Amino acid sequence: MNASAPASTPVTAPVSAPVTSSEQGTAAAGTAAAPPVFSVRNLWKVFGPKAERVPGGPLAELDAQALRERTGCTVAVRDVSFDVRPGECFVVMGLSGSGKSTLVRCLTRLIEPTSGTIAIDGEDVRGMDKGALRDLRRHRAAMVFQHFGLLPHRSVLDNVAYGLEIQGMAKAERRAKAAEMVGKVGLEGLEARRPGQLSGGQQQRVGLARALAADPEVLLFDEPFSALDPLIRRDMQDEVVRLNRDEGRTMVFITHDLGEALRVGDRIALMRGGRVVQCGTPEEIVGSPADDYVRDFVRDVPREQVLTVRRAMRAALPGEADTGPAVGPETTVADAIEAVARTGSAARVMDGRRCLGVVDHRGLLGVVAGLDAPGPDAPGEEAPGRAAA
Ligand SMILES: Nc1ncnc2c1ncn2[C@@H]1O[C@H](COP(=O)(O)OP(=O)(O)OP(=O)(O)O)[C@@H](O)[C@H]1O
Repeated sequence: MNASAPASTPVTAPVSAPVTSSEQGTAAAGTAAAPPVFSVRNLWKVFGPKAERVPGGPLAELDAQALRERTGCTVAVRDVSFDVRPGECFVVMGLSGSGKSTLVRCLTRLIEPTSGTIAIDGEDVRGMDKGALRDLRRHRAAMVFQHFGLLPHRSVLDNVAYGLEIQGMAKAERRAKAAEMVGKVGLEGLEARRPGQLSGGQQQRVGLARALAADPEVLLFDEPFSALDPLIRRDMQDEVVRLNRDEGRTMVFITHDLGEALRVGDRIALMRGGRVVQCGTPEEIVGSPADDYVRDFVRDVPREQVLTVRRAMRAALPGEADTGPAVGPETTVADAIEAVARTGSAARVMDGRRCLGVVDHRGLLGVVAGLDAPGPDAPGEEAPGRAAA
């Protein structure tokens, strides 16, 4: 690897973005009301000759093979619309070839879209000139790739500071900033090592620290952990969740792994054949699959670990709002089962001091079994005794 930033090197150039979502705190995470960071409408990417004739026309109705035979074109992204909200981790998930990488590369025009609109903070990305695009990729939406393209002869600290260096930041300043990022990703004490003296997971952390040093408004991750073994991979997923929650940094995260998507995502866009077949929270995807494809996709997910008590809740009967264990509305069904089993009585779902409803063993087991939760007027369960959970 030479020092002239190979193509696979993440765009990690420095300089703080102006006011970033990281300064907005976690309260904004995934807030539907906040203006979106990225706003994508009717996006198409067609590869092949005269690609622009395909979107929206009769050719677009052909199946992939017929289209290829007739025109030599492949539709990688088909009429996709979504928003990425400030502070959320937005996951793009799908099987190999479903269009994930193409879609995310279109966001910063690493791949040129065929048609549709893309805006970042309301600014038209498709209308940006070269200078604005460079600024976009360096300061506003930095990409973190699976292969971080670390420079083998440089120390960890200098690798993290690399982007700041090419940006012209003074040595003392960039080293101080790099040291801060090294600490942030848990690599203290390893600053002087070379990449070859690190494990795969540690190398990923160096790449992550380097991307963070640029302080981009959005981090775009392209399957960053797929080469890691499962335990290290889990560590890195936790790291991403922590960065997202603690700093409120907006993230777009590509993965083909459903478990990873459910662990890190605030919302997930599930792709198939270039389309987004469903976009929603992990709970919506697992609890209310949009079609048979999604249902099949999530079939083996342990529902109780993803779905929350909101799905199992019913209205409190007289007296129930004041007794029994209290759980928050975001408590998973698995945790509520534990609370109900331990105490033997229905649990109150509390939003601060307000009782939203109660969950009992019937409602909780109903969710596990994939049955509808009892409605608010459903008759109460028999007096809480030994919970069946
Ligand atoms: N440069 C290209 N020219 C022609 N077709 C392409 C090109 N890049 C991607 N494709 C096609 O577009 C479709 C989507 O590819 P893409 O790489 O976006 O999928 P993906 O979901 O990211 O897959 P993977 O998980 O394997 O990386 C595929 O059918 C692919 O073959």
